[in-house]
Amino acid sequence: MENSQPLPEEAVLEELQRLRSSIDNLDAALVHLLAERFKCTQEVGRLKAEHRLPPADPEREARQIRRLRGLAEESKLDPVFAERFLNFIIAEVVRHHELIASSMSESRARN
Ligand SMILES: C=C(O[C@@H]1C=C(C(=O)O)C=C[C@H]1O)C(=O)O
Repeated sequence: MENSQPLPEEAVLEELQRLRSSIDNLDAALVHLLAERFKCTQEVGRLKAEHRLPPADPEREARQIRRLRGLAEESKLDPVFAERFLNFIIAEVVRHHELIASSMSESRARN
């Protein structure tokens, strides 16, 4: 900021430490949230494979992306970033679902 006095170095470091400690907590929460999401999507993958449903559901993906873009806008988060982030996660989920489906069809073929 142009008109503000420079902070003494110790205070700057304390402020940096305070902010980084919150970032650490938020990053931990993100990892825990992602782990829970992947637990659910693995179950969805098994359910789909058991019932021979396709690994990806593009309509559901489009609805989720629309919904997340809206939530991002309300929260002042860049909706383009939110969409890219969700697409990145969904691609990994679909890859897992394809692996589950192929291992289930191999085990069906063996039995
Ligand atoms: C989890 C699902 O499987 C896939 C992954 C999705 C996701 O990660 O949100 C959404 C749709 C599907 O392509 C699902 O069908 O609900």
